[in-house]
Amino acid sequence: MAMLELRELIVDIPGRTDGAPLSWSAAAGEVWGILGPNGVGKTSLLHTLAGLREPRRGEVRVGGTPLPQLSRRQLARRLGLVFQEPQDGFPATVLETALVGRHPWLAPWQMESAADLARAREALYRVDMAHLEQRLVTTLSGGERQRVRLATVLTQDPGVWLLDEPTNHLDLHHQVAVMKLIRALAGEGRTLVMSLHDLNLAARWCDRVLLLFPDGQACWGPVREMLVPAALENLYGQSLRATELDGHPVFVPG
Ligand SMILES: Nc1ncnc2c1ncn2[C@@H]1O[C@H](COP(=O)(O)OP(=O)(O)OP(=O)(O)O)[C@@H](O)[C@H]1O
Repeated sequence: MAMLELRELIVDIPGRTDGAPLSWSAAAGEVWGILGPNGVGKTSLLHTLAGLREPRRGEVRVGGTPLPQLSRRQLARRLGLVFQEPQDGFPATVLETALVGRHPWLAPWQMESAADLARAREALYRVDMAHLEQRLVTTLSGGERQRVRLATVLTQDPGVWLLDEPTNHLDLHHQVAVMKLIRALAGEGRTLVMSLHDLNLAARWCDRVLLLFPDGQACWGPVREMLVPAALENLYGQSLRATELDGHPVFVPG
């Protein structure tokens, strides 16, 4: 079954004419990469998928239900967001921030239980942030904040994850750790859709990619078929050289 589905969707990008309507879906267990040049609309598409911005036309369905029919709480149980946020957040600790992920599952009057706390701690451990649980988020580095965002959604435990450049700010080791985590979540049956700029991360870790072109066209399919130099040179307006390593394509600028 499609966990996330677009029907004839046109993303509302101010001042831009309609591109081709997008009808696309992602199933349980799939990792999708959204690729395209700066300003093409990757973040706008993710925000539309998340219900944070109205589409110009068409419909988004999560777990088969159209977005407008889901309450915020129902949506938060199904959909988790790892998006870039402004720097000056709420002055909460790392652990308190991860615990926010349990809120969609608690009644308004209900305190977090020991089980909720254990979940949040487990999530922080999975992103290598357990040692900083008492630190204020406002004091963290960019990469540490990014890992706390991931931990909060791990604590939330939705079926569908939307991630905007999840490896942003992360060093090489933590980039790989996060991609492994994403693969593990897909292995447990979740659906993960992320925007990415790094072709090699997409080639190594995604099952499928959605390519967004500046002329408003889009195409999608398995990594093997889509990530070929001719398509990517056209996408980015940049010549590329490709080779293969351990069965995965690798690209360097030509
Ligand atoms: N609220 C807004 N008002 C006006 N223009 C906007 C608004 N939000 C986004 N845009 C424009 O819409 C276009 C798409 O932006 P978006 O952030 O979705 O692109 P992107 O593909 O994620 O880019 P990048 O790779 O640089 O992160 C850009 O030209 C951007 O300037």
